[in-house]
Amino acid sequence: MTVLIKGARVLGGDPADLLLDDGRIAAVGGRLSATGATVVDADGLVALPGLVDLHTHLREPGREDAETVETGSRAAALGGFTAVHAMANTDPVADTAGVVEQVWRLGRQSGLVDVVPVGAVTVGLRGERLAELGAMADSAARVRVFSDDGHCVADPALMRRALEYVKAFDGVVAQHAEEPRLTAGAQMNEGDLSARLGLTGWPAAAEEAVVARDVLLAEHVGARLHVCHVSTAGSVEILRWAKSRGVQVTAEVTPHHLLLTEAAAASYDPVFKVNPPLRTDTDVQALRAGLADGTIDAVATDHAPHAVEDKESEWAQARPGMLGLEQALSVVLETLVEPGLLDWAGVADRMAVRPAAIGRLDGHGRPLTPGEPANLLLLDPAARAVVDPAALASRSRNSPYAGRELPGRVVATFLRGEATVLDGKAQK
Ligand SMILES: NC(=O)N[C@@H](CC(=O)O)C(=O)O
Ligand SMILES: [Zn+2]
Ligand SMILES: [Zn+2]
Repeated sequence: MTVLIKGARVLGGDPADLLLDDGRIAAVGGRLSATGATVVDADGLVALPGLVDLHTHLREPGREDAETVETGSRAAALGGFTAVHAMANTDPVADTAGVVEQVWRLGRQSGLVDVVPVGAVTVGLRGERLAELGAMADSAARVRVFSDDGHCVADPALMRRALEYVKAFDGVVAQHAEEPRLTAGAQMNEGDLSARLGLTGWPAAAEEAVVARDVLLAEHVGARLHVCHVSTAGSVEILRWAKSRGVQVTAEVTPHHLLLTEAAAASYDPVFKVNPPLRTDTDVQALRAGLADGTIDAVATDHAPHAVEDKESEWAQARPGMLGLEQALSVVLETLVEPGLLDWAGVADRMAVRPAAIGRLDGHGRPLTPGEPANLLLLDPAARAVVDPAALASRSRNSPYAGRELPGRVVATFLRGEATVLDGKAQK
């Protein structure tokens, strides 16, 4: 398949043509031509490397009523992603080579994005003994990211052993940083508002205590640590300190923690219930600044689809989590690009280059130059639209952006030269 993209602004630069052939970028230049090629008019569109998500819940196996590898992959492609890391908190848990290979195969079958399985750190996410990390790393799924996400690896000795173990194959432990003894029954951020609303609070210190502990462990062991969904200003400070000491730590922030605050909880609408909770405006500003200066390496969605019966209930009963894949890039435009905190190269770095490097993915997060794999997206930055949950490709509807107008529209996504999205529509 040969595709000729006409007049795209690569990383927001001057208009150029891109020729995609045989899965790769064959040429980039002023005015290209190719007989028999499918022509895509990209006038006014920005070309970026295909986005890479380090944190996606695809719910298969186990909760196919909320999402499947296929529906989640379609949502990802529509959001401009070409690779997603599928979290391990499925049923059964992805704690064996068999389960991660099954998820990896389902991703290949859908063909919409590269589905990269995350392996559990501990058996059954129970935090008691290590899962078969080496067997998952050696499997066809080539797992490099390990996480008990949804649960914290709270035992420091077990966390230390996990860090030592993954070092052998250049893996990384992605920690859901939450001291469980400080968050029993927690419903929202702890502060004046939680007191007023009568909801049990979730102190910032529950996150920061684990981030601080784990950067010290990573330094001691000399292994790679990744911190999932960083949500507080204090965590950003600890990460900045750890990086200045040369600790091999990376971190991600979600789109919702970049845009929304705890004020949303006053509605008692459980669509805004999430783990970690939405925080204060001071935290949001610190997260934006931390992402802009590179202290936070990546935007990761924590796309967490939930079935209606698990979400549309009383706040205290509802599961935590919200959708993210289809609006992630729009939220980054709104919170960082439009205010001038990040340019297009910065967006490519935080949403494709660095997440691909953390996951040790070859072929993603590469520059859009000849010879490279043709994984890219075309974005209309001038478009604006109101988010309609009914129009989402995800099988679930728990979008915190429902009814909100956001900038940017992904017009096309290409995975190894093949269009997975064209004219804003999924091709499979
Ligand atoms: N983020 C959430 O609130 N929920 C996630 C788990 C997690 O990321 O901790 C889920 O699996 O639903
Ligand atoms: Zn988590
Ligand atoms: Zn998660």
